[in-house]
Amino acid sequence: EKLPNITILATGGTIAGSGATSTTTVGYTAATVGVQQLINAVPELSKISNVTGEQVFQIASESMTNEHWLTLGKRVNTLLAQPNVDGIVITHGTDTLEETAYFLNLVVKSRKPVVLVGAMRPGTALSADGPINLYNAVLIAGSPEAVGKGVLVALGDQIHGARDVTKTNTSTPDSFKTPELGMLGYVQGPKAHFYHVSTRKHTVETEFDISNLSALPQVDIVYGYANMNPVALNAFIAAGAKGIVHAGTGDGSVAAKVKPDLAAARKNGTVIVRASRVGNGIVARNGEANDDELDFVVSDTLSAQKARILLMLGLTKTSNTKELQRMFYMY
Ligand SMILES: NC(=O)CC[C@H](N)C(=O)O
Repeated sequence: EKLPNITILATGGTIAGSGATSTTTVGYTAATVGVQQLINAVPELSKISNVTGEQVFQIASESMTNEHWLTLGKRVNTLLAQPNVDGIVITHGTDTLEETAYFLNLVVKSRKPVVLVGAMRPGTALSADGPINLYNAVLIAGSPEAVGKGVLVALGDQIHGARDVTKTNTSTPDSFKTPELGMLGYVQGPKAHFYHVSTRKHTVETEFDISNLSALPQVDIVYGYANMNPVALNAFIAAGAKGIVHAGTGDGSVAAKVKPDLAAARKNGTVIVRASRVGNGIVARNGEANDDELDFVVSDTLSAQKARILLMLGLTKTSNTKELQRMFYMY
């Protein structure tokens, strides 16, 4: 039987991290180990695939930028266009893994599997989770069942969809979850078992094309809280933000002290997306604000950090708020 050809693109993170002792699970250094060493640590990979490693970046994922995303997205598209590449695994720090996954979910132009994988413990720790997570990710990337399901995330023997997965715990190994909307499946056997698919459009079904982009429009996030003031919002706008995601309290509510400045920002051309800091549930149009009158867009169920990504990509196509709202209900 012919084994699938999987390319592992390494970007850093804890999965490539090392600590001083086997009990060092905090205070270790992320992004120290190279891709070939990650592959060598899991000789079982050669039984399920022909793996090739490529070091794309070597960073902690909190330092991921729009430019990193464009570089990574273009590399993924180039590789997947080659007939001798069957799937891609991306090793990544966990702090922004869900953001990179959602970005790729919107810009990858292939039905071939793309699987992001990280670890909550560095490779030097007792019960390091990186090697089994990497094995699972390669297994998923080589599975016919994973084709056409959008960008996937593999941690803790689970398969998650890029749109809805999130890091839910600062440090425990079971941190990655898809609360409420549900993960897609498990790895067991060893085999990828799928039970759910996302109904939202992704990859080849999207209208986004990064092949000629060298930058993305500036979009920033302002966080809602009691006693909130508009200082951060106005600073982002003064710094040139083309879009603002308001991570509102509760159901996406906006403080009375902030609403006039948000409305003024929209009048001056900045696109405003109302999201919620809660992380679950729908932000309803014309619910906590009269979005029709204020010409705001709502995030639907997207977290603020993922709404930022969709708004950036949306703004590469249009600044029409009706069109942007359509995208938030589509992707
Ligand atoms: N568990 C992790 O991967 C976190 C390490 C680091 N902060 C990162 O996101 O790259």
